[in-house]
Amino acid sequence: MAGLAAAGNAGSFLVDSFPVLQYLPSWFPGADFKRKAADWNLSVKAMPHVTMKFVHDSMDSDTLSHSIAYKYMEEKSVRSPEKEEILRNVLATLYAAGSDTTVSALSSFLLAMTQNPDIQRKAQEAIDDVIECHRLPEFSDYKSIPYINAILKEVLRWRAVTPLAVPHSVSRDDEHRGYHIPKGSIVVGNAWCVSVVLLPSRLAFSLPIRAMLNDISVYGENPDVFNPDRFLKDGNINPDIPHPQEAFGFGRRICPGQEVAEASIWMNIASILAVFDVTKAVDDNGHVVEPSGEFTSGMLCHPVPFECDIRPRTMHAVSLIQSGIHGL
Ligand code: HEM
Repeated sequence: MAGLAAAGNAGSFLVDSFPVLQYLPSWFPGADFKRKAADWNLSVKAMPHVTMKFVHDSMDSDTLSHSIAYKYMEEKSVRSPEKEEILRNVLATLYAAGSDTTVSALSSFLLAMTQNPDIQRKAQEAIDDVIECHRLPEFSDYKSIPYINAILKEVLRWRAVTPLAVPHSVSRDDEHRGYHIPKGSIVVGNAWCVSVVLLPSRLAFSLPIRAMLNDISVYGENPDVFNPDRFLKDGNINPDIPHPQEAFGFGRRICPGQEVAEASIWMNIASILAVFDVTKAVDDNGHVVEPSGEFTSGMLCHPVPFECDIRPRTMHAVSLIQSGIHGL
């Protein structure tokens, strides 16, 4: 995952702009990109096997939970080496594409809650009104708690997980706003603030167009401020404010896991707020520890590690957490 984050952006390494460098031997001074690539390649090749081993080990210990792997393994009649190879690669792809991305969004959510106690309190009241503290949230509550849906949207908008998505290549000559884009150019969609970075003949330049997830004409003032209310009108989701779709990339290679991602992030947000209070940490001297609010850069952005305090809201919340764990 670290390799993906480091190498995923076009232009991260000089060889992206000067492909001839790929022919350097890996021992050549300055060719450490080749050694890094070889190292990351080992992990990429191992990933499908490690994932499949986990599936087989879970089957042996009778702990394989309901999942894509479970469904396939159950259907013994359709099993074949070829299908098992497909399953291996599908599982590895889903893991690679779906794990760190979802973790990043949830880390941003925890940061936002740490920094915005009023928003957290409002969200907890909205959840309590619906589930009356009797149970953990369920997907059937989705439409009944618009404020949680607004928090999910704002998490995706506020700090895009992959601000530059994945570089795309133009398959034929194209034109955009009078600019000729030759076949083979690398085009980078910038979800943060739309610009098109072109690498014709591998030389990059960027055309700023307009702010996207930070567009004040779409999402309102102060786009840097975490504010779920920008998605709401009269307590309901405002249909006039677009879903922060650009967080999931562009064109026909747009993220196919978007619905899974949003469902799992929604469930995490709702469940955490139903039973936990997230507050700023206090150090040994009794001083409140302020999170820096900074993010890492690269293809995949995470909040810089920060301290926070996560505690059950009540004793009843403790029993709900325990019943949730036992129900897994
Ligand atoms: C917050 C969570 C997620 C974010 C922000 C995200 C974002 C993205 C982005 C920006 C791309 C590149 C799209 C492009 O080329 O323009 C992508 C591709 C992809 N995502 Fe996600 N993703 C998330 C979660 C997931 C999950 C949970 C899965 C699977 C269950 C998944 C599976 C994939 C796959 C397979 C691709 C490659 C698609 C292709 O190249 O054709 N993603 N994602």
